[in-house]
Amino acid sequence: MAAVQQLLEPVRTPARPQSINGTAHTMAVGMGLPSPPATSDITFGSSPQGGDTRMVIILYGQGQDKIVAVFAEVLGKPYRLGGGFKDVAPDDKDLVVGIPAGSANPDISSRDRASVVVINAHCTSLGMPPDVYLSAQCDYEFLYTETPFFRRDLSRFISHTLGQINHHETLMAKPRTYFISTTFPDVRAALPNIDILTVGSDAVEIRVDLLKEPLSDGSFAAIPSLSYVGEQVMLLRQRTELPIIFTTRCTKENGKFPMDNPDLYYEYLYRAIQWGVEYIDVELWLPESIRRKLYEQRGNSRIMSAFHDFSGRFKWPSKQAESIFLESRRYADIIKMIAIINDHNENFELEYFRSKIKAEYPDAPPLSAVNMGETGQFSRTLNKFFTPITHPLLPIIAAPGQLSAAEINQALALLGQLPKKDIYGISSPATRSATPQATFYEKCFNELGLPHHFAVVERQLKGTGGIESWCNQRNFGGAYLNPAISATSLTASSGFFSSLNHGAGPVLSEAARLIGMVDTIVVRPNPSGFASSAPASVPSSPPRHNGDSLGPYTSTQGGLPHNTSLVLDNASWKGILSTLTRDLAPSAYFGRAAVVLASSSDDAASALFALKALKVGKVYTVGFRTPPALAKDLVVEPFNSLESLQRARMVGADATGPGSSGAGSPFVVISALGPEKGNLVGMLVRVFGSRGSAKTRKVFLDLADGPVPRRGDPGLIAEQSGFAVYGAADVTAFTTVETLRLLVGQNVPYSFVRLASGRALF
Ligand SMILES: O=C1C[C@@](O)(C(=O)O)C[C@@H](O)[C@@H]1O
Repeated sequence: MAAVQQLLEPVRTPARPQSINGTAHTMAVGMGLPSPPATSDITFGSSPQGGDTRMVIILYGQGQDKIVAVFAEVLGKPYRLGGGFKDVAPDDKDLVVGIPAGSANPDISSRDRASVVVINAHCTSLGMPPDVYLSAQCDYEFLYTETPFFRRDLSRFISHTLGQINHHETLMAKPRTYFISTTFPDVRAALPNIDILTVGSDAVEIRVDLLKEPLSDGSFAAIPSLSYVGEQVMLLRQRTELPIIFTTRCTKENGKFPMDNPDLYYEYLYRAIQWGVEYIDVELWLPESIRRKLYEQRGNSRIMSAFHDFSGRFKWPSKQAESIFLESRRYADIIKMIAIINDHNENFELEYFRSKIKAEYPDAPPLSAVNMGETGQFSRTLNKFFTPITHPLLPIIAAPGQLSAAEINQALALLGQLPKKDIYGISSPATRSATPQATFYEKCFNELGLPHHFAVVERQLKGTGGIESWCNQRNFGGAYLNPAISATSLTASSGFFSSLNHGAGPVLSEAARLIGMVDTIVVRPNPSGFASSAPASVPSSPPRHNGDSLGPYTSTQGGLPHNTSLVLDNASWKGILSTLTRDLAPSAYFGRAAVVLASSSDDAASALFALKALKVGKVYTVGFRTPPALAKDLVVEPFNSLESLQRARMVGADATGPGSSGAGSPFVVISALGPEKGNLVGMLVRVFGSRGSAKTRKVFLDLADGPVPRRGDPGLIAEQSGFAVYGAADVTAFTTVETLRLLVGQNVPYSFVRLASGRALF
């Protein structure tokens, strides 16, 4: 009881956990770059969806029944093993049902497709390709290796195929997107460098036609077999979190795939949909029947219609160009048109085509159009949607004239389209760790070819003093705040912030508004040009710079330009969401109970928001009062006695629900309490740990853990009590990914953040 009582006592606010405050993010939007997603895009819109609710049937190979349990755990459902399709009853609706692949053949084709979704799970480590008939008949096919087993890959595969996450929506909201065209004959060669290769990319293209499958006689297959291609896709997906683009480029369009049998394209491209590949490149020359079929059968994958002209006679201002566009859009989610040109002016003709198409067909799918060759390189800097890029570490470029992300950014900077900005990490004396963060951001900017300058600066411990003096600068490009600061105090105590938007104050993203805490300040172009009405002066004495020097600013440098505005945002919740869904599909959280421990609502708010996005059931709280805005649509119950704790523990204890550990008792515990409250956190995870024969691991996220686990750490206790444990470093890295997206509009993979920031993560 003492421990619970302790909960109820007013607690002194400890330093905010590094992780939740977004320890190390920052950057700013290049003013000439299109703005990052508008505030209205930063909503639950691209957050987890309910998705496909059909019963999930897993076909498994001999001795591989374990995979059924893993699928069930990732989805957060109970499972059972059945003998065949005939055994499956309507009562199994909410289960994952495993059927041995060997018994599936007779009935798989006559299954009720409206009520069941069939996934052929095939382990490639056993050396045999999947059964050809089952591969063709199933809805999806999951290829995996037994050791190492990449749980992340399964979670991503299932979240995508069942429609619980939507990569495309997220990418559509970005102002600029790039995809890297990998050209390796064997993706294994790319894997050691995949983190660095994909910095700045939003998707990775696998050029299937360039893969070279070695044969036993030392030669290579004319066309890589489906089983070889499947394994290559699996290997790539195990190592990158980026969406994959599956391309079988034909011989006429600079590829190696033969054109004599269009059905072969269907076979490969449809299989890629079954493998859960996010983007399928479908060439426009293919018969309409094939394009239509692929479009209709695409599930949650997206079709990129592709047209290339190498003749040198293609003209953008022509009826032909328009009719190609119109034909492409019939069966496409993205339209790609690429041509060889002869004259630099044709780049401008392409831009005219782009704007004409946009004006005349506003509802058409987005257009990715560039010109090839050196003459066409300029167009690669102007295309904003799905620009194909290369990287110096690739063996060859995929098309003449391709540029890297760094080259494109450097070109934009030279052309005045990406002016140099000053980006700040605003820390407080309590969270000072300037040098490593500065190094990390410099590394990122360098890798991305961005001209910006980053500096860690220190604000006063109390109040918002000093922040406005960094923001109200001509070259201000954005900032992260660590610790985060309350949105109300930021605006209330600052004449600058409250004067923005003609006195309406700065724009708040939905997340920042509901969470109430700001950890990112984003600069956006403001077309109306009157965003900032603040005087172009520095309101207080020049702030102290921490280690890194930008030089003192004075009012002569001018204030925030009038054609820009500031958006106050929160990136931490996304970091928490990504951490929670790294090894589990969102559905694993739907409707399940959670516990959040924190010593103030400020510390808990990002976690609560993430849990809300994950549609959890009840949230038990410890140590803080949930703000009304956040409590809306959440069922919140504060723990205020041992009895309430005991009740929560017993809810659904007799259920045969997920993991048989009581579906109602808390499934996820998130703590933002510092080490001084470690005993309490440890006690709670012990209380809520999986009991008896529980098959499912619950989730524990410690937002305040240290880099090295100590004796009695809640994380260690949680591990012993059957939890999968995540910590501050995971959240910080995912939050950094989000902050970079918000501030510079560029994607830096999680794995790169982990790698480039060192083990201790800043
Ligand atoms: O379609 C494209 C674009 C591309 O051809 C280019 O020009 O960069 C490169 C190809 O790999 C990709 O599939």
